[in-house]
Amino acid sequence: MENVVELKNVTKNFKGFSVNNMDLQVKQGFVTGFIGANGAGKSTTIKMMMNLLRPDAGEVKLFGMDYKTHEKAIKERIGFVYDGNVFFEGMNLKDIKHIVGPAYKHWDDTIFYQYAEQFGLPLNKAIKNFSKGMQMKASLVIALSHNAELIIMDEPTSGLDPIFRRELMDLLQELMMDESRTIFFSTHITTDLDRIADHIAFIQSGELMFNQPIDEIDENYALVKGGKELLDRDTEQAFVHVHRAPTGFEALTDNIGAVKKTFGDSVVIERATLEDIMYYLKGDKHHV
Ligand SMILES: Nc1ncnc2c1ncn2[C@@H]1O[C@H](COP(=O)(O)OP(=O)(O)OP(=O)(O)O)[C@@H](O)[C@H]1O
Repeated sequence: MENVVELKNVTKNFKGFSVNNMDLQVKQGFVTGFIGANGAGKSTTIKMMMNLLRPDAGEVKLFGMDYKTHEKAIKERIGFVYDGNVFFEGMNLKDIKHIVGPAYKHWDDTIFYQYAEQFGLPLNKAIKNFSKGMQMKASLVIALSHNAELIIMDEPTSGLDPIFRRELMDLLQELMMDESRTIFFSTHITTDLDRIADHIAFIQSGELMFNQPIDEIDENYALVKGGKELLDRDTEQAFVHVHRAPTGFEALTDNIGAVKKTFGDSVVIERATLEDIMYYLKGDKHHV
């Protein structure tokens, strides 16, 4: 299986924050959701993937190529969508098309007009006067109009209403009918990921905690509830994090098999959502 994005030992240091020795692979033909708390390093990682930020050390490759020698060839194949006004003051979608279109070999006017209409975007209105959702849609139209093989999005659904979020997820699913296409996007709305993500990459304090197929996460992670008398140094090894309350404990495991073996029927095992996993792993990189 080919990796369209490959980060090897990537390090980026800011004052008070660093992405440290990150290895991250994004598999071709799948949707990967990139999750993590505020300030975990999602945008920093995405900027390094887009060559908007240079790593202090390590290697960033897209489609097996690096930015030093193949920047244009790489960018040609990526559609980048992010939250922020990427458009020049006062320009409308038609102006943008005239400027951006010729820069791409695979630009397709028909697709451009089709999506602009589907998203209900006026072509002659200044984009700076678009609503936040409309700006996100405009950015998506541009990304889709050059037949990008890899779509990278930094929080594309932030600030969007639930209806459009759902439409966007449906659209992404439709785009994935083309099996060579890959989508990588960061989000705080983990329920969107249940709908479309094949893989989940989870970053915390600049460190990649896991990058796994969502089915595997479902199979391995669970919430476990039981009486405190069951806990001791040995039995706690089955957990990633334990929360003790006066009435008992609630814990997160990444190894349901080990929990069953250790506790049998004396505990209750429930499905852990991505939010549960993020919550319990927060600030806790090691087994307790
Ligand atoms: N150019 C910069 N200079 C200094 N520090 C920076 C810079 N860019 C990001 N940071 C810091 O790096 C850390 C990670 O920020 P980043 O934007 O990557 O997080 P994030 O996971 O995308 O967060 P959010 O979900 O809130 O958007 C933060 O502490 C931020 O202040």
